[in-house]
Amino acid sequence: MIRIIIHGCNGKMGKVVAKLAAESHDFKIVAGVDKNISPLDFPVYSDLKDVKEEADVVIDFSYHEAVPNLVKAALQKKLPVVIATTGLSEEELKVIEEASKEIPIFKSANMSLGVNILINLVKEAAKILQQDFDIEIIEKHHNMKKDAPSGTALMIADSINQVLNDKKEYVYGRHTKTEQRKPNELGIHAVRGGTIVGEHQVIFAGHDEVITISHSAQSREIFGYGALQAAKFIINQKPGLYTMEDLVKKG
Ligand SMILES: NC(=O)C1=CN([C@@H]2O[C@H](COP(=O)(O)OP(=O)(O)OC[C@H]3O[C@@H](n4cnc5c(N)ncnc54)[C@H](O)[C@@H]3O)[C@@H](O)[C@H]2O)C=CC1
Ligand SMILES: O=C(O)C1=N[C@H](C(=O)O)C[C@H](O)C1
Repeated sequence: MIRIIIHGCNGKMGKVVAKLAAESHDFKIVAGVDKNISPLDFPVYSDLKDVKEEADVVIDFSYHEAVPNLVKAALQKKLPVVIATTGLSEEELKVIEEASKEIPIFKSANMSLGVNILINLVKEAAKILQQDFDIEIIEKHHNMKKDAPSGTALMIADSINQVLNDKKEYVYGRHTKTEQRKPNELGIHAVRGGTIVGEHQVIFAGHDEVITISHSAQSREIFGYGALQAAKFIINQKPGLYTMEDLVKKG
């Protein structure tokens, strides 16, 4: 039984992870951490450093500002961490990178298998279509999402630049633009509304034809399930920074 602490336990995703863990024989939630310390079926603390319960891993679905403190406390406790929180600044990413030299950290802006398959398909398409096709990404999320564009959209864009040797310059929306699109642009657009769980479209727009590769999340459970699989994976790893690619490779 893998003992889990959920960081962001009173959030939308924290509650999904707790529900999925309760339905599984493989996981037990031993404590939660959140700035909102409303009681749950397990002890809730405001800071990981105060958690008394023994655990094997922390799963984080919180807010970018909370991540450095979480990681520092996990370092103290020598606890592996699964980081799903997005909107991380360069500085916050550096704290994670530094800590991963001492503890195993799994980080992904999208914990669903489907999005990670989409990324592989998009990389192949980008290699073939790079000459005469303009690439744009449209992401759509619920009206409570705080960060934009989504971490997934940025992860997709970075994957494209990985295969195109950083040729593309990201353009976030086109408001105030007064000139035509340049071939080296990669447009990234965010739509917010309703209860949209998470949709990502990658558009390859060519002369007289368009190819669209897309993913639509139908429930948050795909992210919760992926985070639990990542937790099962990360507890057996040496210190380092791991991604969904490592998990998919493991099979
Ligand atoms: N990697 C993935 O597959 C996914 C990532 N996410 C990301 O996870 C994060 C959380 O998403 P939701 O659960 O929808 O958000 P939410 O706003 O419902 O939950 C966030 C929780 O974190 C808590 N929190 C905020 N600041 C805190 C702090 N300083 N210390 C401790 N707790 C704090 C809030 O009180 C709240 O309970 C977002 O960054 C989102 O983009 C969401 C879904 C999938
Ligand atoms: O905030 C969300 O809900 C989601 N955020 C992640 C992101 O920023 O990519 C993942 C998923 O799309 C849901």
